[in-house]
Amino acid sequence: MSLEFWERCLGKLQDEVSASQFNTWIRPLQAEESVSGELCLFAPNRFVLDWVNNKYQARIKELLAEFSGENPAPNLMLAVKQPGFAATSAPPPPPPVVETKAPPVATVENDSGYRPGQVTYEPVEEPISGLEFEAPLTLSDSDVLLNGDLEPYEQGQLPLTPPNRKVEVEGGINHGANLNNSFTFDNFVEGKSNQLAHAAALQVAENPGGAYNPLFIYGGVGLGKTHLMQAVGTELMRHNPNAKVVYLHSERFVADMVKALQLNAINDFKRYYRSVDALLIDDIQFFAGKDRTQEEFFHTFNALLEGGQQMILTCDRYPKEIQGLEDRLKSRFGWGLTVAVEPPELETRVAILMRKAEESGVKLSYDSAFFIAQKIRSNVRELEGALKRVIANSHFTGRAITPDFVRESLKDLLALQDKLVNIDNIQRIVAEYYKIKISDLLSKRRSRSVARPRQVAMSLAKELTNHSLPEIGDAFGGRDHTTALHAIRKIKELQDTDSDIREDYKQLMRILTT
Ligand SMILES: Nc1ncnc2c1ncn2[C@@H]1O[C@H](COP(=O)(O)OP(=O)(O)OP(=O)(O)O)[C@@H](O)[C@H]1O
Repeated sequence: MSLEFWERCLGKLQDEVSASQFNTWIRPLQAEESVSGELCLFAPNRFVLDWVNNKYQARIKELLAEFSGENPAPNLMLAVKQPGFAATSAPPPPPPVVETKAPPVATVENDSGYRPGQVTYEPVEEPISGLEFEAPLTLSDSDVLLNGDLEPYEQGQLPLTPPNRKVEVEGGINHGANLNNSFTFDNFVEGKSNQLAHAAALQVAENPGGAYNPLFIYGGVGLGKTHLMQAVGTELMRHNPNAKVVYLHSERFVADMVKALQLNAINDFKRYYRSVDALLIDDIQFFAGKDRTQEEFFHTFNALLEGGQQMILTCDRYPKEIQGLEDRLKSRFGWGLTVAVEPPELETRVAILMRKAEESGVKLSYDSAFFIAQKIRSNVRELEGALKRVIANSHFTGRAITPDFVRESLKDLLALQDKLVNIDNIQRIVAEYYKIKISDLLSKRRSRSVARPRQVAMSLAKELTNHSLPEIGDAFGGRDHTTALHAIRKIKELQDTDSDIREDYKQLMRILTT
């Protein structure tokens, strides 16, 4: 019965709040009825849970009371249930249940007292013997991964060449914030695909070391993870130029550790990393398979968490899916808040292009931006690359940027893209993904196990290629264009109502466009 009331609640809330609010906070809630008949709403993470508790819980209760005719309203439970990143991910752990009768969840837990504006860097005085390695100081080959592009170390120094700030630490370690000041919240374009990550990052910038520690941002390449992470760092530094905010790529952490071991300066290394106010580590997937590094990071992580110092980590996948990463780290990464960034949808791509053009002092018409956004769907980095090319061409030729000019400027790129994403490729990838044969996709078989992948493949063909409906129908075993149209409509509808299809479609788009 309570599920029925929830359905009616949903209808009402949809009318009352904006579409983006509804999609971000209300739609992700999964409703279930407990054995005793109470309504349980599961949020995908703590951030959504807190938000719903603070902003919507009272209204939901009012509506439940109204629809059930009971006053006070029937019992309502709100809890977190974290989904996996991919369709293949492991089942989530049992959700920690939060009683909604408690006052709205405060946004600060385990508050260390650290606030931007208050922190000044003090070298750590405490003896660090308690932080010594349990394991002997040896490196496995896998830990040594100095990339060609990392600068060679000065004798007696660890790397990190800070562009905007320096902190001297005894023992010759010379580090700094290493932040790129051009990544700010101001120039980050918010859209459905990154709304949650953006809101979470803002929250962390306002309240570092609070409830969302660590903040774990994951998603495909070039989608703004580094930008958001650095925007938090930049904001923390803006509030307090003395805050010790350290941004680094995970390879750098590994390199620092290796060097510290070689130079017998591991205590300085430990002291340094444990003395930061905020530690921002990019592309944490590079820790995979590096046991010694993971061991050290594990201790650093614990020390920072205990000290209430903020950590932000980015990764190209959901923590549980990082192969070669210790389970204890995987689980710790999920202790704070895990948020995804998705490839931006068309409108956001257009908005990003217009913003980037404006930043470059170039006037870009909506039509031209729309043309580029329609063609380049993979990620923002590619989008920026295409725009730069158009702008450079326009500078060289002195011609105005119009959709025709854009088509001409991006001719090679688009031809290459058409070659990579064509109906054959789509059929191959979809067949592999669903573990069926390509011939099944083209066959007359109508069983669900074949018909659904076929509909998904047709939708992808429509979205990713320039083929017409009759061409798409024809390519799938000589079907009619109305069949293709039906398939596309069906998948669009299912994406709103069926989370499996939504995930499958997203994954396939990712595979095909990156
Ligand atoms: N929403 C956005 N608004 C404005 N710029 C964006 C947005 N998303 C990404 N960008 C820009 O796209 C480029 C790539 O973003 P970024 O480096 O943050 O990606 P990433 O997700 O960290 O990728 P990778 O995993 O490859 O490191 C940057 O120049 C960034 O400023």
